[in-house]
Amino acid sequence: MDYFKKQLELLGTEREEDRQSYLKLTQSSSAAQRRANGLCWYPVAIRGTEPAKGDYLVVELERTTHTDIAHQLRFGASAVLFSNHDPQQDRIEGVVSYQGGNRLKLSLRTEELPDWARDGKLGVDVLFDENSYEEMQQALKLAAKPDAEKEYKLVPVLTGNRAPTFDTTLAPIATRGLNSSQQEAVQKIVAANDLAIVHGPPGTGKTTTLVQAIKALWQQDHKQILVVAPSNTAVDLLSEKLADEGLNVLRVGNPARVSEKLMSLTLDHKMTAHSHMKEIRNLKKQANAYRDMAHKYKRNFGKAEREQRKALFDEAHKILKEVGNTEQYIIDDLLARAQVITATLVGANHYTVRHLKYHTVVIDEAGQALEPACWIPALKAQKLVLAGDHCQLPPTIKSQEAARNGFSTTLLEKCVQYYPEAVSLLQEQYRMHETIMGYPSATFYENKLQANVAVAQHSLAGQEPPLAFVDTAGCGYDEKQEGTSTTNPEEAAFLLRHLALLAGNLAPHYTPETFPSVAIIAPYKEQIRVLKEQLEHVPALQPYLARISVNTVDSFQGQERDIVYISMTRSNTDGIIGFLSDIRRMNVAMTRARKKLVIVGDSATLCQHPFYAGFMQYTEAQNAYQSAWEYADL
Ligand SMILES: Nc1ncnc2c1ncn2[C@@H]1O[C@H](COP(=O)(O)OP(=O)(O)OP(=O)(O)O)[C@@H](O)[C@H]1O
Repeated sequence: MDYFKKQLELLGTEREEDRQSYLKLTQSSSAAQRRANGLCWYPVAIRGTEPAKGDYLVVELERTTHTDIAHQLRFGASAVLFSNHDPQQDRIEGVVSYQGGNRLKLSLRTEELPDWARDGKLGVDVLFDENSYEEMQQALKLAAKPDAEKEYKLVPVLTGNRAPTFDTTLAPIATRGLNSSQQEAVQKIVAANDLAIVHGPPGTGKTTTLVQAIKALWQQDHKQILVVAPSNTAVDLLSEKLADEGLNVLRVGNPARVSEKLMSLTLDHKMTAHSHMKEIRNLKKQANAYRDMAHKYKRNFGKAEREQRKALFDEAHKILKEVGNTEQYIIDDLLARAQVITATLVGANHYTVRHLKYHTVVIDEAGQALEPACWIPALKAQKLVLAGDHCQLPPTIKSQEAARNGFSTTLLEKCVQYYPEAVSLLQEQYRMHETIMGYPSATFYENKLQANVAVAQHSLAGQEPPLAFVDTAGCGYDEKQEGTSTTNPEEAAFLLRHLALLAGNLAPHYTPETFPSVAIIAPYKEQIRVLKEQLEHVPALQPYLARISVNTVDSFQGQERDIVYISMTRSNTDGIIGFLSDIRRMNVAMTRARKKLVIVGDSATLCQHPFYAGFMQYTEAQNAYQSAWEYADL
């Protein structure tokens, strides 16, 4: 089908761009630079080795210095072990099979560690993630087959060619603690024959709703459900909440967050606890003993010794094969017992579960998922539930060409457009004061959002108003171009003075520990750097540093804070607002605030765009418009 041909083309373009930017970042850089970019652990120490089935060796490594650097050595990533003596020659590729804290296990296709691993400093580099692209490509190819519709029931539905149907005779489902739009969503999910969509604006309890819906689905037919999301963090959250509801959850893959509750849901952990595990441990010990014996015969010994060596290795192999079979038995047993399997989109094809099919698949955070990645789980399902908010940030696309040609339009967005009748909009939100909610609701959600009574009027101590736009027009706070990014140091300084004033007003009501949480958000990375730097030098804010986080809009998606400041940064005479014109980014930024939202920006620049002009009108109507001039003596 042409539809999938186009998707394959776009995916190819994106893959190439992604690979190029990876190469640019790694090729001529030192281990220390790659380490700083999160692409390398260096140095690492070997903590143990263990043979695994299929001629693999699992090496456990620990990074001993620079342990606080964020990194991308995640479960499933392709990685390479190298020696600093000759990183081009002395290297061996593998896959990260476990990562937690400062330890990781690397599964290498070798029987024994090469000699170079014993001298010189060792490091591990993340390799470009070809595997995820391969899986996505594979899924698209399957869906593109001429008779795909016979095997994959959802293909015509998800490509807009066959409207979804619903069981209209379904009796009302009893749920506890849900509001009416959440209840309707659960009803629609259970009644759907092929597709249901949950549109969850900020703070509307999308996760709460999904968990209840998954419970209801299980109760309906006792069929195993696959629950997936694009990020490990989202999968972790759902896994925990589903387990809290008493469901038997199996988390495939490696959680991003280390928590005991979460670990107990993983396949690894459940395997360790399985009754057949003792047998495996004994067998592995035996295999190791045979290998150790074999190693005593060096390769350059005579014929008889070589034969002896081979016989011992063969014996070890035989045992490991048995280990493999027993492990498979345990895995099958655990899989069969799970009511819900959770994984990332690509993780749905993890070797332990890739053969499974499900009646229902649920994709959460579908607004953040690349379409080809959604096809991986979608091809395993008779019925799909998509949940997310296409009015918040779409997935990040590396290739501008692919983005221009539609790669950033998600499957969620398309399905909402094809089938509005399949969509349940969650309407009641539990986060924002109603004045903060008002403009996003009018612009993105047809004014349908309501604030739950508990939050509608909640505010900071001292009668602080919930909303302010502070206009810097005419102040001469001009933006500066920093490479591909933008800064506005004077706007940053003003924002921090404004926050310091607020902190002073709040101080009598709170201790530094109970002080409201604060986010300072800017759309540009360089402006974040400037804000962080300046923040260190504002004495009035020092007691509250632990309560203040400064970051880009994208990194705050899904989070909330009591107070949010947004530094709009752009201020120029041409009215150029760059990627601020992607108003979904602003939707995310504005809707992080619970009790107070302060936006600092230059109206003369911003108002060239109707979204910001409208926002200015809204703030005026709410009596929330201020000029920075009013703070001249700050
Ligand atoms: N029916 C409800 N009654 C009371 N509180 C609720 C209800 N539904 C959700 N909440 C509360 O609203 C908050 C947000 O819920 P949840 O985490 O499920 O939302 P979400 O939509 O997934 O969040 P996000 O906006 O980050 O995607 C939580 O504190 C939750 O307890």
